[in-house]
Amino acid sequence: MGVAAKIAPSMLSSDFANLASEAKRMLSLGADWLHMDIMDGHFVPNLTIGAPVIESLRKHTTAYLDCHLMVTNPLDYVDPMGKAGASGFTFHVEVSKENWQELVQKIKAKGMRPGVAVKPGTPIEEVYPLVEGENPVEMVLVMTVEPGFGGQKFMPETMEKVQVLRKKYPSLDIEVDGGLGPSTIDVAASAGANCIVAGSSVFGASEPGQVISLLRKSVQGAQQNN
Ligand SMILES: O=C(CO)[C@@H](O)[C@H](O)COP(=O)(O)O
Ligand SMILES: [Fe+2]
Repeated sequence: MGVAAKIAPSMLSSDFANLASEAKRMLSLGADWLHMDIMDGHFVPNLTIGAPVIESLRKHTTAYLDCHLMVTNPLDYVDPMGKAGASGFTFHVEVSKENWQELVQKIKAKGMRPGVAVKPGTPIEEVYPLVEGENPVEMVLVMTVEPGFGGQKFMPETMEKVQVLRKKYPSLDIEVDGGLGPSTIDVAASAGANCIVAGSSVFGASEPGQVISLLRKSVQGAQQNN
């Protein structure tokens, strides 16, 4: 028995003009979480959604909103995201070296679950203090593509980080994000990932529910083999 599998469709690949119905469709097809990509056009060269959209979506669902903040100043987003009804708040380690303790404390005070994300080129050792501290983060998101856009190719070289993390922290939530789908899930699952973000592979499928259940089975199967 391992940590619970969480399948999180990335709403970045959904039809934003119909976000509430897209979210409900994913949940009815078996999604555990909804992954929400917040980008500021500065930390990454793309601009997506922010707290006002989270607040609007929250009126339509009680689901866990797994918010991934690709922003240069995550601290500025804690209050608005908390008020908007975000569930998880995952910030990037690359922009929080100086203030992660304050960030984690404020995220928790707002009733959200803190997570830390690492870009493909960032050494995984950088998250250890955040996982081991007195006031730890509750999830590590290992980026499996360069952050910024959906629909990119999975980078298998990032799996070493997942393996190292899983060995070190058997009960930690480890999320992978980018390029995950039927052809890449098995390597991520056997490396030890249990939270799976999938955008284009789910929204682009003719049967998205089948992809969601395949992702879950792969995570559960890998855990049984370990
Ligand atoms: O954070 C990001 C991209 O920066 C992701 O959440 C993507 O939106 C995942 O999309 P796919 O790679 O699964 O299409
Ligand atoms: Fe993401």
